[in-house]
Amino acid sequence: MDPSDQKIFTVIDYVIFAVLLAASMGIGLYYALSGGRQRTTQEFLMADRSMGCLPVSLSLIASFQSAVAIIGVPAEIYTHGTQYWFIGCAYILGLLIPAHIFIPVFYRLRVSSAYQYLELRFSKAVRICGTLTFIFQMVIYMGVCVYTPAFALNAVTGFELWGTVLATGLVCTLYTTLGGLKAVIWTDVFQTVVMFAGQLAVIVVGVQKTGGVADVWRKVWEGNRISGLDLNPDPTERHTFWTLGVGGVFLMLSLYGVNQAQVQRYLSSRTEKEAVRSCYMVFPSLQLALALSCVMGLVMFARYCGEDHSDKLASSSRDMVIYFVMDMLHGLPGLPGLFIACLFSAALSTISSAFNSLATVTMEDLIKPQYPAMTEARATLLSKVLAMSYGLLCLAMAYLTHLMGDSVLQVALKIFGMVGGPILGLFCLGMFFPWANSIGALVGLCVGLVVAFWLGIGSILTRSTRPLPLECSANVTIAIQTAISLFFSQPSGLKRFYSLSYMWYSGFNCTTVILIGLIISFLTGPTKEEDVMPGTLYPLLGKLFCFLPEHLKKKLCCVTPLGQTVSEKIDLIAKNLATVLQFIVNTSFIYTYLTQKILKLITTLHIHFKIPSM
Ligand SMILES: O=C(O)CCCC[C@@H]1SC[C@@H]2NC(=O)N[C@@H]21
Ligand code: NA
Repeated sequence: MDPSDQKIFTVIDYVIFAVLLAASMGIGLYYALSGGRQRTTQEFLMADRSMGCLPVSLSLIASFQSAVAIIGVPAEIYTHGTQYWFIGCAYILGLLIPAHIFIPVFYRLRVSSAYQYLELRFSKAVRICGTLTFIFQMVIYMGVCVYTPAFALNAVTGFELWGTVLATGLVCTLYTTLGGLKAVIWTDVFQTVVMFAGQLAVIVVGVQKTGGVADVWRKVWEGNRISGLDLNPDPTERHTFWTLGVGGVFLMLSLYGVNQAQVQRYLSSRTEKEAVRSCYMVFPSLQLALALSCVMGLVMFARYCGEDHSDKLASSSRDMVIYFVMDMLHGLPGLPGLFIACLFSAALSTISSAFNSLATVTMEDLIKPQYPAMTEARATLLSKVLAMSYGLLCLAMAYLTHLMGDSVLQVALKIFGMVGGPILGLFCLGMFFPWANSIGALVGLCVGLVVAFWLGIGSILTRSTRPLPLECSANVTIAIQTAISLFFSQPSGLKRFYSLSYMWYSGFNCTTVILIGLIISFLTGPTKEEDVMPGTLYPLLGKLFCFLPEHLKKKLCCVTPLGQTVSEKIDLIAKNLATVLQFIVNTSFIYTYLTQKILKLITTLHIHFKIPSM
């Protein structure tokens, strides 16, 4: 079946796609004309801090589940097997730590933007650098998100490319500009439902057309697509339990812990408990989203294993997914339209969240501090102009994506690792290390970004991933191929550095920022605990070493734990367990060596520079 010539989209499909755009516009208009009619920045940017945990939790998922995951994850499973599914293990600590560490700190400081924290803890310069880094990350990411669905559809179904990009961009800009955060959250809720429905439809029809569950399972099992638990500790191995389950935690923390798009949703909750609960509620839906996209990849493999499609449209694995969907759904009027709606719901919900968070930080972190006397009306108007201009900028970024590599999932995750990782490091430096000062934070961030881009660009230039063969039944070629690749692919020195798995970028860059930040802080005079703004520290070290006697703890982490009742005590113990587990897993594999180095350096610094004990 060659979808480009056959008529796939019936009138019903176009109607469904149009209904999706119209519904999103309707929600946007509703919030533009109801409530406070978006007249204050508190309402436009913070939804009046009145949101419940259900809409917030669905909106949290929608923010970083875009067409990139809908298309990229099935392509990943199709070419490399289900190893990627282990990223689900990272969701446990990747949501527990934001819920119990980052949300309380941000919520109690009553900030509107995550980067205000950086000024309270460090200085205005650190806040501006953090904001600019975030803007850089989200603008590129938005470009990938707008581009992916439009290009994939155009390549397979001839769906008008730039018309779609324009339609998506404009509709999204309009309802975000008109309805503010309330509209963005409620359209996210609607779009997440459409997203799940579209994926489910493809899976149900796909299994049925491939001969049923038993057949699908047999083919994927024999086709070597069900990956076992790969405990290989080699950090250059692309996907293992460690790179996904542990490296993935840092990726999750950079998104669900300190990314403005998510922090804004936590802060829009009516109480801190609601915010923490919404973070917990993300877990099951995120696992469902991951499962749906992985199963879709398995069904796709079962359908095409053994057949060679390189000749047809599917020049790349990205187009393969759309080709598979249209192959399954054509002839079922309405379902292709539902999947298009699913694709664009995933894209719209991410782009609108990005617009709104970009407008918020530009307003709160870059403009308001320069013009404190600005009236509320002008500030709100300016926020809307900003949302519009970011919309247009993102269309330009979409074109840039045209030039990026094939696997959009890898491109998106690399952006998060290269830019989100250092930002995560900056916040960890501020929250967990009382000694860190502004100079250390600034130098740490800059060095972290330079190393991140050196690593990221170096890896793109020397990259070669080996997809698994498409045979339906396991045979000897896989064993031979693996043996050969093991023998040849032991790179050394700089090449080994470039071949670090991209799933370790977040963790590696976060650690670089923390290490450099601490070293510079010690060299330029560490901050005293009493000089730090109360509420900006989280006594992580105090909790981690909670088994130490009191006087040692005071000396080491010099932060007195908060007064607490029995229930809070129990809550704290649960938290300690989570943080201690995370600490053990992390350090035992990668950072034990580095931690020893830091402690040795600190003691030598004390001896040589007679720094008073902290
Ligand atoms: O889908 C995207 O736009 C980006 C790719 C997924 C980003 C990460 S992967 C782990 C976490 N789970 C998600 O659904 N999104 C984030
Ligand atoms: Na989305």
